Amino acid sequence: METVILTDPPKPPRETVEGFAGIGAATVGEALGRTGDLGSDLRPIQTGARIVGTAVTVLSWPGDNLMIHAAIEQCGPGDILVVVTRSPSQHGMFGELFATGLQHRGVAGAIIDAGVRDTQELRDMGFPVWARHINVLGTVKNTPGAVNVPVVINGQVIDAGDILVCDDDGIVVVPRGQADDALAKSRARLAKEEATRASFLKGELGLDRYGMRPVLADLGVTYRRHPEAR
Ligand SMILES: O=C([O-])CC(=O)C(=O)O
Ligand SMILES: [Mg+2]
Repeated sequence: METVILTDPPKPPRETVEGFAGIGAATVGEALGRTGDLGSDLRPIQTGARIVGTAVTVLSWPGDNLMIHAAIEQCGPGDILVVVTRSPSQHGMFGELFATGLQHRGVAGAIIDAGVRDTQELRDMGFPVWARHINVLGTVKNTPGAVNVPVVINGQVIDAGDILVCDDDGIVVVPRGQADDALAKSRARLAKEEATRASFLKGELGLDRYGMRPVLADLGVTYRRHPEAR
């Protein structure tokens, strides 16, 4: 691993990033063909937070948050900090002091593939965090790592400047090179969901709307009146 801090990574235009605001992570994930999600085991420590931003990535030694300190300086308005450790870590790598520094720089939130602590304070200060673990155990600050290099969470690559769509359901990564296409597809998916909602509100059934009755029949699923039906 190269121990490097990459500065000024490319980012999609701000309007493109902000275009994802108000579109749910699940909708974006569907629009991307059910790709890009970081899986179910990074959980929000709060409820009701919805943020969109560009990734500043950190690759840290487990139990050592030196590189998070280095990464703060690389963060600015609209960014989201993403911390990954070189091997699994349950340490409380991140807490309210880091969040205070990030919030001061206009950072939207943080994704920590390790442990976080000070969760009550993080919620009170309105700094949204998604994390794999919550843990009081502290860290040291003396092992090098990297900032703004590609990192991987649950098989999904996140590069610096990629767009992150985060809400109560989880996180979806939009690779920065696909941002415009992904936004168009996400808007189309949103419109489709709106049309489906309107149809369901009229009493229509998914079975008919999605043409699934013939599929059930093809699969040999039959109907029979319940033997105790009245
Ligand atoms: O300082 C640390 O090591 C992590 C933490 O608790 C904080 O950011 O408040
Ligand atoms: Mg703390």
